[in-house]
Amino acid sequence: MDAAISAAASGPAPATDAPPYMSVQRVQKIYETAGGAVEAVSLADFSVTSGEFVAVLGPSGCGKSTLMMMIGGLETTSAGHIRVDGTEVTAPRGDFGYVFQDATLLPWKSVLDNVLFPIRLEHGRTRDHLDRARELLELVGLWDFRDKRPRQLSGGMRQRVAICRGLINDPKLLLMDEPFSALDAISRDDMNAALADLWDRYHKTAIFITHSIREAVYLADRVLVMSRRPSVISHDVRIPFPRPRRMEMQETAEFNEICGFLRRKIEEGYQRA
Ligand SMILES: Nc1ncnc2c1ncn2[C@@H]1O[C@H](COP(=O)(O)OP(=O)(O)OP(=O)(O)O)[C@@H](O)[C@H]1O
Repeated sequence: MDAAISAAASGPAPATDAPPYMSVQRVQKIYETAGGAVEAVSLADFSVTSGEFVAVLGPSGCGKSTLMMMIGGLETTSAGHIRVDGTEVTAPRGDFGYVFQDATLLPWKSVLDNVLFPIRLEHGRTRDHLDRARELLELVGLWDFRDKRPRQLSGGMRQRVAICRGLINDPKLLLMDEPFSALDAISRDDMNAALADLWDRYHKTAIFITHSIREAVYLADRVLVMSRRPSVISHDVRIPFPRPRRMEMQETAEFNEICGFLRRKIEEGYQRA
């Protein structure tokens, strides 16, 4: 069975003449700490085409967040190059959207003002983006909550606001680091469905870190598996399901076979260390 999935789904996206939208070329990260050097990422080497949704799975501590921070320009690389849209990434960029595990909303601002906050920082005034904020909040079912403060919302609602904030500047690249890990299973399913809907509408290039194999397979076009440290990208698996994605597909044999395949590859990554 593994061989069949490997043949059908493994391997990078088919080559095209177009240059990749994002390339991560032989990237390494070593943190210098008081206790010595920590090699957080040994070798990451992959590319992403425009509009692709790429999920990253791997054991805890294998360097997923470090890889994400380097792609987002929030952390330097020790070796290698990261280019997005033809430019080397050296600092956080206005054409990126960021969504992290904790929604980190500003508690004194309303839902609407939190969504508009990146625009206020960049442009000062937010008038021109009100329609987009409304469209995003309506899509995730929160327009009626626009005047509430974050403390008046559930964790799932706060993450929806954070995703709207990540999309408000119409970013070319959306970076999401375990955005739903603090949610209960039902809220998480809801969030996955909401994100899949947003995807069908906006079709952004995305990097999505998660510990949930099912979430990765449900949402992504490709899943990268990182091995335990010293970590490399050990597998690059294409997810063959058409869009729009529907929750029911999680009950199909094919979905569960791919999840099982990925689980075994992650386990192999654990053992290799
Ligand atoms: N700023 C830092 N300074 C020193 N070491 C760090 C720093 N950030 C991360 N590390 C170390 O780098 C390694 C990779 O950490 P990272 O958070 O990237 O892994 P992860 O795969 O995202 O983990 P998790 O799945 O648990 O969130 C770990 O050993 C971690 O302790």
